[in-house]
Amino acid sequence: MIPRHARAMTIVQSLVGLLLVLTPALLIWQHFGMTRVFELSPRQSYGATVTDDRHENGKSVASLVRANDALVMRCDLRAGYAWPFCKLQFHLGQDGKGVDLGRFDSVTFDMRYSGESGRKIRLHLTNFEPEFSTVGDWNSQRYNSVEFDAPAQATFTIPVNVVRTADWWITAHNVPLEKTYTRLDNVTAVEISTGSVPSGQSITIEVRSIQFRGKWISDTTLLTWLVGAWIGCGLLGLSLSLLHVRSSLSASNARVELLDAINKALQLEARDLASQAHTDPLTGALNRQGLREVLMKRLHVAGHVDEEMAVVFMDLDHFKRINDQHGHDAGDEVLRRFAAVIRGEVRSSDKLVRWGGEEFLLLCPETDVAHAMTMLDKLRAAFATQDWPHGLRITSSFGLTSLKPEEDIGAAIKRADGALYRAKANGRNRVEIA
Ligand SMILES: Nc1nc2c(ncn2[C@@H]2O[C@H](COP(=O)(O)OP(=O)(O)OP(=O)(O)O)[C@@H](O)[C@H]2O)c(=O)[nH]1
Repeated sequence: MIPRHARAMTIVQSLVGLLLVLTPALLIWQHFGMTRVFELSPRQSYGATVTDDRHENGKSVASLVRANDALVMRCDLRAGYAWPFCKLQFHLGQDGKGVDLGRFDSVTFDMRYSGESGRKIRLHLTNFEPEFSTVGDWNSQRYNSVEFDAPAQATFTIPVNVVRTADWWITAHNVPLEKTYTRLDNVTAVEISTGSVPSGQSITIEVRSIQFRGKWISDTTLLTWLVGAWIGCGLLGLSLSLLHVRSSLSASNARVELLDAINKALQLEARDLASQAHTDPLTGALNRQGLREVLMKRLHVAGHVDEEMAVVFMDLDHFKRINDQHGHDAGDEVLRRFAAVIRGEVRSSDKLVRWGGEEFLLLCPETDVAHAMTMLDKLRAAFATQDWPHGLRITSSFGLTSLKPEEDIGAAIKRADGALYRAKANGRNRVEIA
């Protein structure tokens, strides 16, 4: 099964791949295409009319001829009004509802101009804004305009941003400075007007089409989207990588913890095995290997102990009878309790060793013979009061000697063994000192 983070990473990689393809494709498309056009011509339904300066007490006369593929305005421009004019109007909306032309970048004209002197045209875009405009009052609409020389060729283009709000309109409506910008989001009329040319002449303006052109998505918007998408992808990839690092870290921590636990278990097991190798399984006393270990720690290389130590050899009395009369299991239980009683009476620094069968060796460091005798008397008393299996009475014989500093331990054990022999010979349940 594919891990979750690997699947997420694959998705991010696919997204990056998609963006790698989409980014240049969208930029090229935006640059060369993605164009939207709003056209004014005899072919569409926006009503076209002409008007002149006669309602301003002027004398110019405009007339409109509709041909199949053109609207022809004929203007007899006469002196009378201060700024004589004729104009061709396209009505884009009524009751304050117009068309948003602010999304277009340029205007392409297909028109012919003919006049006797001067070649100037004005483009007006009236924008209805409730803050300043009232329905029915033409002059209340923001008057955006530009005048330019009519080119000789029929088709030409001007940028939309050359159109400016007319000063007279700003003054007439006391427009605050911060609102004097060109606004074209609700254009109710597009007008082609005669420019500032001498009066007393006939002018013909033949309009085939006026096209407002723009991009469906502006380059700034597209770039913002693309940069946003790339940053999003990068952040997604980064967070996934961090998550991956975190999860691998916790997985490796878990592995380390598991190994640690196994290690500890193995150490415990090794310690158990080591202590098993040094301990008699029946009584828990040290075995001879255990004794060797203890001595190794205490002896010099030469085999001497540098302190006085009591060495006691002990042997249960008539132990064979117990086995014979009550069975081997009862004998085992007696041995177990025998060792337990001794351990309960001696110091923790004293070492009890099962020498073999029912023979035990007790090493009591820093103990002289007198103190050892006292300790063995206590021990014999404890045996006497102990609750033994089958109501038995258990006694032991002891051979005691003192290991002098620098003395060989083997010799001391031999001496204690001899003393034990004497204790047995002298009637058992007693201590003999060598
Ligand atoms: N149940 C049991 N018996 C053991 C064990 N090791 C040795 N024995 C027995 O202990 C007995 C020792 O007998 P003996 O050496 O004759 O000594 P004893 O009967 O104690 O007589 P004395 O030492 O002279 O008092 C033998 O019968 C062994 O089989 C053991 O681990 N468990």
